[in-house]
Amino acid sequence: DLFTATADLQHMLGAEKNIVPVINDYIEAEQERLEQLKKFAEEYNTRNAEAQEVGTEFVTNPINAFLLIKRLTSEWRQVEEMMRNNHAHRFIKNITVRREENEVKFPGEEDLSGAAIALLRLQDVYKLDTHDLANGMIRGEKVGHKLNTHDVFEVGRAAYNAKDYYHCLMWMQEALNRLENENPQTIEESEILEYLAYSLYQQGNGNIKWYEDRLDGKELQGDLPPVVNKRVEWDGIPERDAYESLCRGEGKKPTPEEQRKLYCYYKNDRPFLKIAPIKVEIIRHNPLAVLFKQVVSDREIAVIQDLARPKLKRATVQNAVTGELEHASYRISKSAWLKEMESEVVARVNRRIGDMTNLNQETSEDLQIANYGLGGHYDPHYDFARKEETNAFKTLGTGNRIATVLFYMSQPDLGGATVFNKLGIAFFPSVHDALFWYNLKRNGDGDMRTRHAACPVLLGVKWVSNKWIHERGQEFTRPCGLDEDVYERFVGDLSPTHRPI
Ligand SMILES: O=C(O)CCC(=O)C(=O)O
Ligand SMILES: [Fe+2]
Repeated sequence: DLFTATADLQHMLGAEKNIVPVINDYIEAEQERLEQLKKFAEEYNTRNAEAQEVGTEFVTNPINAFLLIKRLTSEWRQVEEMMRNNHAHRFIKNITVRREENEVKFPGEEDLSGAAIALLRLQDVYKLDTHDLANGMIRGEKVGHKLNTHDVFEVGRAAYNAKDYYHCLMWMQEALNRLENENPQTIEESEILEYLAYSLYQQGNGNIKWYEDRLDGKELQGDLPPVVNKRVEWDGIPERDAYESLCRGEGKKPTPEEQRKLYCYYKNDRPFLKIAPIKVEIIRHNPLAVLFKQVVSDREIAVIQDLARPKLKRATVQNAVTGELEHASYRISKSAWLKEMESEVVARVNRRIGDMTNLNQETSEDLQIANYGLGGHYDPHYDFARKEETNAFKTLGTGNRIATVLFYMSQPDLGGATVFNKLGIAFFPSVHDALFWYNLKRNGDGDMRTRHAACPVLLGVKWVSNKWIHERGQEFTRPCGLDEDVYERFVGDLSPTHRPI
């Protein structure tokens, strides 16, 4: 699956470029072959014309009779041979071999449907109109090519195959509208109508007959009756609408009262920070969320991306029951883990995380790098393991994930916000910065308010890097207490409080 990371999609452009000379070489070879066939035709023509001129006498001559028969037997076999000797096979084989030699990844059916489904996800989350999207328009701007009817049909078909009749209906309807003005047409109307009729039926419409009549070429009785097309529920996740509106940037803005309590400060409470303090921006209180400003450089980002690129694998999620890792459509990105030993840059970033958070890094997980692909996202989740997830992090033996640091290593052009579903806030990635929050309360319980998600990337590229910091080793850096209601006023607050800030 190549659609799950933009890094792979960029690679694919190279593969597409390689196709051009192969097609051109093939055309050349074919042209030569057709030229030869043409010569044969001409020869047949001249000889036949000569014979016709002589008249029936011509074949009474044994030599001429022999030659005529030869032209229609052995020579004709040659022509047949030449007609059949199409070079396609050789060229197709050639390109496959070359692809394997260079390890060029080529997309398959699942990439095509994955890319189509990604479009549908973006359409829902960002409220994009089918017609605009099919015209290459996003938010009123032309960002890509116009789709032809076949392209539009293909998106609808992917929806259909995913049993998503809601989107199938929208896209097939668009295909039908598009077909009317298309010349030459890229698909048969009947194909579209069949999908339309079935998804109409699935969506509970009584007007299939209209389409069936049209399919049968009958005279149509008036316009299409209004169509019912309800979006299906998001299985068991009722927070969908709120989540999507957060992604669109319609989240709560802090009140003036709250705004006044938000401030920036220089963090210099560690030896190294005396010479290079870190700028911290408090984004919200209780629970505390901060943004560390300008904590990773362009060069560090480039090195980390280069190290991660060859290791990127489709992200997995832990099954809550079995503890097994598996692929899931609710998390679409590719990720890689980087160990400290791999590069001085990784080691340096890890040291910096210690200085940023004041938390012991000995029990932290390796640095995770993630690259989101087409419509890449991560549905609402907690970073910590819930009580029922008894198998999570067991093998690590370092306890639960006490805190998360999320570096933004690129800035998507549109979309891709990190949103906190319960808190109703969204952060749009700002490159070089890192978001930080505590996942656990002081008494070790998971803080349910930290539920968060990565919104689908609408335009551009999203790279992030996570550091998950664990409980063990934090006895002095974030001592536990019985009180679950206390909150930190700043990063590394050793005497958290109840008192309003
Ligand atoms: O990419 C983001 O904005 C959030 C990622 C995240 O929550 C995770 O990887 O656990
Ligand atoms: Fe997360």
